[in-house]
Amino acid sequence: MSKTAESVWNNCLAFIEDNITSQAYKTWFEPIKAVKLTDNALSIQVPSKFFYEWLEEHYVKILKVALTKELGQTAKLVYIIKMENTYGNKQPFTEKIPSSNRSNLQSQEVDVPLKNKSPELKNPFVIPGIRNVKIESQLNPNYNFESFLEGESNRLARSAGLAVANKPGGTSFNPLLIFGGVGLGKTHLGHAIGVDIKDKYPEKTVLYISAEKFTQQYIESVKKNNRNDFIHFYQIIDVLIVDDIQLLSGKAGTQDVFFHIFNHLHQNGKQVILTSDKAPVDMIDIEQRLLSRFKWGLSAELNHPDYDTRVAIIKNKLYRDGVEMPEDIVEFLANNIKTNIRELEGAIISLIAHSSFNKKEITIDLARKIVDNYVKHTKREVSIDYIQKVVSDYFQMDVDTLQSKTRKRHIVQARQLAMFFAKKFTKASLASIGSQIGQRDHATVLHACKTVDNLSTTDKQFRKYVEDLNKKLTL
Ligand SMILES: Nc1ncnc2c1ncn2[C@@H]1O[C@H](COP(=O)(O)OP(=O)(O)OP(=O)(O)O)[C@@H](O)[C@H]1O
Repeated sequence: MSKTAESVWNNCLAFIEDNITSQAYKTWFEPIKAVKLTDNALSIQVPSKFFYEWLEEHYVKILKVALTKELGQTAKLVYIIKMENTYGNKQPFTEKIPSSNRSNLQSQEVDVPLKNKSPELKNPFVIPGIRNVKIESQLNPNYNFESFLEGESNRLARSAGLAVANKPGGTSFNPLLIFGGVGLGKTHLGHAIGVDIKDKYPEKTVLYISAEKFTQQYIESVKKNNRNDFIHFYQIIDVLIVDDIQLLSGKAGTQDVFFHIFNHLHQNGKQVILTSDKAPVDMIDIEQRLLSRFKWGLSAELNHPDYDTRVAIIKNKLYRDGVEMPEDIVEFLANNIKTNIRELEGAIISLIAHSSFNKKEITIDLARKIVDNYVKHTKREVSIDYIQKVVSDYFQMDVDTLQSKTRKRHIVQARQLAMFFAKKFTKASLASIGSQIGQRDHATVLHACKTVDNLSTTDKQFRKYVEDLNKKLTL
């Protein structure tokens, strides 16, 4: 029987499968398609350029052995890269690349020029029509390490940030993922790392961007049909800092494009720094392949600052603003605003403003009034027990029923709502929410959150439940 591309490739695959781990086989070989066989040259189609680079880097030897077994010493391997095309009607196009000489497999010329590749790199930060290849780092110099006070709550993240700034791309903290609750300094620390790198390595291209802006730029590039330019632009950055990466949740296109950029940068020893308001394990609607990359480096948490750090932050702020404040007021503020540094700073600013506009001394009474305002407006931490109680009362059942194993629809829905609100209003992980609401696992909670999201958009009655409960829990 004569050989076909498929039969040759299937034999190669059988050999490769026996010689590498099943995970690697699944990831790197299952997506490949054999396309044609001519003159002892087997063409295989791979999903992306990154994929091709990875195969060449890691599996070229085994590919060579497998192919030589099938086609003899003169075997050639040609990669056909399916370029994901921009949105719209154009046909996907391909780029053919011969396997490298490193493999001693014989190579052939690249025969398809990249039609869509423009000769000039497009900078998505630049307004169309204005040519500017200089990349502004978008860093805020006031957010530096000096102004980021160290405490127990941020020691790991701050030290990792310093290590990364000393050797960008050269530590195992790549990516460095900084995560923590609202107003705890994620953005500040992200900038500080970038600012420090710029001081130490002025030649490096550093770019800070919020995930929101990144998404807008990506959408814009799709509209303008220059998605590849967008990708190429980000691939030349040495240090990429992306703030609030959890905002990519549910945005499949942006996640895909970020995946390619991330892989390219990581592969080339470039540094990636990400911030998020949750740990990777608690991110919802982010593709598994991205989540697993987020976990490659170090995930460092910013916790609530302890009392001493809060006092130090207040004093530092007062010192920088040239304001004096009695010690008992500093202590009062530190004792009463504990979970959000932005609010702590806001209270200080209000206090100073009130006292200077009204020409009043800063007194403990004034401080109390202002803190009352702040604390009232602060989202109250609710416990999972409290959420279960509110949800059960609302549906007129007891907490044991809500937690029971029954599949009765109204009970399942109540349980799912409790899980959804526990995710929304507490910092507990999915696993811990599951174990507190009827001994369920992490996947069940994830499913519950998605179901509630879906039902609230499709079912009017259900949306009312969500709104009512939301009100009760935020009173
Ligand atoms: N360790 C610290 N030392 C001094 N100031 C700090 C520290 N941590 C945070 N801040 C200040 O607290 C404010 C809030 O910080 P930042 O904006 O970085 O928080 P965030 O975690 O990114 O918040 P969000 O979740 O809203 O994005 C900033 O003004 C920042 O300078």
